[in-house]
Amino acid sequence: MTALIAIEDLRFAWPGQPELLHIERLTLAPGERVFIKGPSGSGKSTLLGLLAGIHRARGGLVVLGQDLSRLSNRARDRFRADHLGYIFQQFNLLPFLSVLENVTSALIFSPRKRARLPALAHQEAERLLAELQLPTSLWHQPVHRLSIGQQQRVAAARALIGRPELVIADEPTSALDTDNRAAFIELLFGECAQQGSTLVFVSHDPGLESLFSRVVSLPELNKVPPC
Ligand SMILES: Nc1ncnc2c1ncn2[C@@H]1O[C@H](COP(=O)(O)OP(=O)(O)OP(=O)(O)O)[C@@H](O)[C@H]1O
Repeated sequence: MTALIAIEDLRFAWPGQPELLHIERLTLAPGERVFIKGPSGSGKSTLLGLLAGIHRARGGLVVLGQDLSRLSNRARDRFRADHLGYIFQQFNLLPFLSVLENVTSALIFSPRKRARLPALAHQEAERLLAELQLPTSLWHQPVHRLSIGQQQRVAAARALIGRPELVIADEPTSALDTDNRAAFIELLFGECAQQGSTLVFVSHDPGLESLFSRVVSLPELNKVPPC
């Protein structure tokens, strides 16, 4: 089976800084769920940004058969819109658009995601929001009026709509209470399994690790050894 993500000798450093990431080899198959952990500052969010083509690696990273380092910025934007769903740590929602508009905004730049919808866009958005237990009274509200935990669920619905092959989640449960966390994880796993999506999930929550088929641990680089 073709790998969904193939990493070989991936190295990355921010300008003027020492090397942050060096991953010798990592291969993820379609449908795999991987949990990425590591101390604060070890480069977890940076790695997610590389996988999504937000940051550019010099080589060593192939996603869905595409060497992202060879794509122009525009082509990487297109690739991300068509094949990825991303739950950002800070959500990146559009504050004055409604909840439903935020969820369907993921479809605007991707005819491919629109073609993969099993129903009308607003119906699919409503289904996802209902699964995530977001009250219907909020669906037409501007998103800035929602609590942080509610906004996190809107961000998840936006990432899942259109059945992307790769779903990336950066600490997506940090603002959720126990009940909503369980509903969220259930929906995320259920949707990813149904559509065969690979899930790359960063979290500091050790209670979630056992739910994943793979765990990748990033070392704390440049750590000063104890005297
Ligand atoms: N855009 C950027 N430009 C320069 N340096 C950056 C940039 N983004 C992150 N860094 C640096 O890269 C390092 C790793 O940051 P990153 O956010 O990837 O870590 P992390 O493991 O996700 O941390 P946390 O668990 O605290 O979210 C940090 O030292 C950070 O300052």
